Amino acid sequence: MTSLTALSIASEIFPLIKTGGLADVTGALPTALKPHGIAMRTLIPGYPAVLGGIENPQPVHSFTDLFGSSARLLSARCEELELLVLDAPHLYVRPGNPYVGPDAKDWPDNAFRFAALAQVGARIGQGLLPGFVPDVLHAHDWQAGLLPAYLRYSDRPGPKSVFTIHNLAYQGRFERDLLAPLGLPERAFSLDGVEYWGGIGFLKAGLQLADRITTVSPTYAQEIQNSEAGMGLEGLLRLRADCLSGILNGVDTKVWDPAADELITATYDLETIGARARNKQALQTRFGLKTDPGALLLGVVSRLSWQKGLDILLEVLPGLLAEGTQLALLGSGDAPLEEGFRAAALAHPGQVGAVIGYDEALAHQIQAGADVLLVPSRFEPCGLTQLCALRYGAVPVVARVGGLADTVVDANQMAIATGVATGVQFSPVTAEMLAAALTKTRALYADHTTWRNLQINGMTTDVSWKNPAQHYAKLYRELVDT
Ligand SMILES: Nc1ncnc2c1ncn2[C@@H]1O[C@H](COP(=O)(O)OP(=O)(O)O[C@H]2O[C@H](CO)[C@@H](O)[C@H](O)[C@H]2O)[C@@H](O)[C@H]1O
Repeated sequence: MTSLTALSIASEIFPLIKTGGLADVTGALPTALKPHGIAMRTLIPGYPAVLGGIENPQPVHSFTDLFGSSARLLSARCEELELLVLDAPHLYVRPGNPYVGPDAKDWPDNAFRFAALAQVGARIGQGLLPGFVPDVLHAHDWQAGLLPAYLRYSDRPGPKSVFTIHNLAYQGRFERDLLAPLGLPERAFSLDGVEYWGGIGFLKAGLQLADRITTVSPTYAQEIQNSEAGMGLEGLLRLRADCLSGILNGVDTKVWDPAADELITATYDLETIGARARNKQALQTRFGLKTDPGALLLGVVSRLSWQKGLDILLEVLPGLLAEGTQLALLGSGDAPLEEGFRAAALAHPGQVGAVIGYDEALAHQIQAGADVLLVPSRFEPCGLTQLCALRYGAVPVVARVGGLADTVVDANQMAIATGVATGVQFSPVTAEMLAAALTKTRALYADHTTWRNLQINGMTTDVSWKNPAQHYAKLYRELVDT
């Protein structure tokens, strides 16, 4: 096995900076690739949380003018991760989250903030750092989408690139006038370049110009070639179907391990699964729910956005409550959804609990204590919470879309009979079908043996990075060999 070096380019990485699943993936992939002889470093923006969390930063390059001011590249570590941090205070040192300011509006200079990331990634590929010339560049989501464009419209040779779609809904489209300020030549503004609906499309550029495109499940890779899920990019994705593949995500099984999780009340494994009852009780107490061991307790851990379909959960809530079901929801995002769940919790104390915010520990406690983990997404490239749920014995009830369809085995009669069922799927994503799926779930829950089998099947499913890492390693090797 020959060893390879790779540079991953992303706007988030766990545990330093995370707004969603992207960070989990970029944080886990480098370690998962090591056994395959791939040494991966990650280029990330020097947000305050990153600069404050890295170990042993060493300057390895200086830029006199990176889109408006000087900047440095720092080599650093964070636990097992090898990082290159783009220390550009004029672009990244500000309050708020990576993409929006405290007023919840996009930072007005986002085009430059993320073009800088992509451009520096491309330049590292072209030999900016003599001691580290990666064999492959792996760019993630729209924030790194211009990377293949910077490679393509440059005179210098560079390595092959992979572009991964974690979410097609965020496309990074900016005005045409920015072409020259972004350092792109006029010829880049074409249908087979960065042009997108009359502007510059960062995601589109990645999809158009990368050597290979991946997304995070085989089903999503198919879905996005059709108008329903393609979000305007289906034509391009169909044209590039030969270069497009779906590789399922995994979860970090050290971070998500019910047998050794320090964030939960009682640890457990397959033999001691009964101990989940203590976690359920603790969760009910934490959310102000009636501590009834027999009540079906639904858990949700999610960004609150249209994608996640949780407005539909609000619609079916009255029916669920009439049946005695409980809900513990952790999430943050769109104001109307936050308000809806807050109001539901106020109106139904003891039966509905909502924590609006971001809380890593509570996410673990929900996985360990809820009977069901509900994911009613309208679209879902892969989804990570249902993978954690499988590992923790919380039975996933999911929409049959994208990676949810690929990772949960629906408890239909055949799957139950053959002992492979792990959860419940429903389709289409409507209030009626969600209500029907939860009625079916209640019936399964009432049958102790069947329910325990669902939990055990889930807990023995391999949700680790082992398989996905093999696929990425193979992909990188193919690229290097071509
Ligand atoms: N309030 C909260 N408190 C604590 N933790 C919270 C939280 N809200 C969410 N999380 C955590 O954030 C992560 C969310 O990841 P997901 O993959 O489920 O969705 P997301 O849409 O962000 O990711 C996108 O990218 C990933 C990665 O490829 C794809 O799996 C997915 O389909 C795609 O939409 C999980 O680790 C979850 O536990």
